[in-house]
Amino acid sequence: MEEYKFLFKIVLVGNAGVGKTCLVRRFTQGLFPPGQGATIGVDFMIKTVEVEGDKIKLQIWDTAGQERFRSITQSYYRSAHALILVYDISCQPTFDCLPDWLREIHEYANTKVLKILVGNKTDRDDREIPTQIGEEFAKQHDMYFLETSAKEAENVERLFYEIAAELIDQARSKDNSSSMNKNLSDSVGLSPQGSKPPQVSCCSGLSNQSSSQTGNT
Ligand SMILES: Nc1nc2c(ncn2[C@@H]2O[C@H](COP(=O)(O)OP(=O)(O)OP(=O)(O)O)[C@@H](O)[C@H]2O)c(=O)[nH]1
Repeated sequence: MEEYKFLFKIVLVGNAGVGKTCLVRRFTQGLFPPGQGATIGVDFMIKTVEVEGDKIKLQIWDTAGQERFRSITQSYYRSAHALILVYDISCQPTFDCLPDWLREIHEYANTKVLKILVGNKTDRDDREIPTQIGEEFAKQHDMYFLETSAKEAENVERLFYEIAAELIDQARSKDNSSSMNKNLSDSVGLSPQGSKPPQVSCCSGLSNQSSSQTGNT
């Protein structure tokens, strides 16, 4: 039987097509799936990582971004230790929806949940949301911030490892959680990376409907 020191539940949310499934696949399987279908309901994967010599089991819940699954996905917020809210840096509407996602989070998640804002698809050259805008939004809403590319494996390992490290810290010193430094570029290292120049606007990457993937609750 597998031994582990901590088990943490991490839930990914955000609009359809922002790359939640690809981020999870990149991290758990080391691949960027071709023709990724839209998630149906909720999908679930496990990965055990080692942080400072301790084995940490991460239970990662990948929720469907599509509105019609909202009532199913909401029920997964409650027991999450960390919530990763993802938008697509090349698609403004996915960023504009963030306040709606935050309302959901406040309504359904534990108040102490660790919140991480992730701008995905940094490999794209048609960026619409500058890094600084994402960073400021995160700061305003008491979230960590990181930009990633599931496609190019940029900052994906870092995202999950730093969440694990932060959750370990919290678990070890519960009383100190309120003094946690959420200043984005500091201590825990979940910090923004350099931005790429914004180019032509386009949201073509949105919502891939071919359903090759089944929900796995
Ligand atoms: N260029 C680029 N495309 C990406 C990246 N991550 C995901 N995509 C593409 O974006 C599309 C949607 O990716 P998914 O991972 O299925 O998105 P999702 O957020 O899980 O979508 P739902 O399951 O519908 O909520 C797919 O065509 C992916 O190939 C990335 O880092 N860079």
